[in-house]
Amino acid sequence: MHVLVSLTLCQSSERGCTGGPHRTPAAGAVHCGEGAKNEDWKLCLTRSSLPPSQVMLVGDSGVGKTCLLVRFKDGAFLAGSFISTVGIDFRNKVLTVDGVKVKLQIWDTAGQERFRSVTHAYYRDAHALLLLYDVTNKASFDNIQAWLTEIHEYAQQDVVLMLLGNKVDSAQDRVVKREDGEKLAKEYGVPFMETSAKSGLNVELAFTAIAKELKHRSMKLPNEPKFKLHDYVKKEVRGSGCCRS
Ligand SMILES: Nc1nc2c(ncn2[C@@H]2O[C@H](COP(=O)(O)OP(=O)(O)OP(=O)(O)O)[C@@H](O)[C@H]2O)c(=O)[nH]1
Repeated sequence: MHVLVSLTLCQSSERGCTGGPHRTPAAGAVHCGEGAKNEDWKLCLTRSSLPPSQVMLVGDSGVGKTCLLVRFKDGAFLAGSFISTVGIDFRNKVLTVDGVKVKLQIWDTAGQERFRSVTHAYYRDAHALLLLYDVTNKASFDNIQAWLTEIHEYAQQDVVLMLLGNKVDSAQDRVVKREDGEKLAKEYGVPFMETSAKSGLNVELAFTAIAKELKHRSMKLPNEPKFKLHDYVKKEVRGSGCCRS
């Protein structure tokens, strides 16, 4: 990902901005340069944005990738007959993370085997991957290892990866326990949460966590502590009081 350097951050439109990171700020101005206080940086970053980041949704057909994206983008649930994605589709959404606009270009891939070669072509350019299984479908969970093998083969080594167990609203049909998802995620060292595109549970959180990680990777405020995606997800999921079944 390209890094937007501080030089472009402090525009003349900014309140009291002196226009460059190394210039001496005028009285009462916001100083955006080296040694600037976090508060000043935050003001300068408010109207800044990062170049778009590509986030890819992957997992077996029917696990709910399209529904998760529609829930996140439009706040709605696509009920009714299931229409499989053909090839690849994408939507954009801008999130504001710590005052910085993070543009996500989200690719919804087809889970069907016959489109796998199309999906492979997109892995290389993905900054983040959300890997889904369906908690009511054991096969989709068992296939996660195969998906991870594919990800390791085709995606960038430092790609941000998160495992999601979707459809937790279907409590009676659940066949994959939360603990099993947690165990698998731990084994592979990836953050994990359960979601529901139907109820909206943790959908915003999943994308926000990814956006935060991407933002922190490309732009770090001076004196800002390192962002730890695992810890953030654990804390936020616990805080949401979800996922106990
Ligand atoms: N109960 C419940 N059903 C869901 C949820 N998410 C998706 N579904 C249903 O699962 C089916 C498949 O959803 P999609 O989002 O189309 O699945 P997909 O992973 O995009 O499938 P492909 O495009 O074939 O890869 C649809 O009938 C959805 O209504 C959920 O969170 N809860």
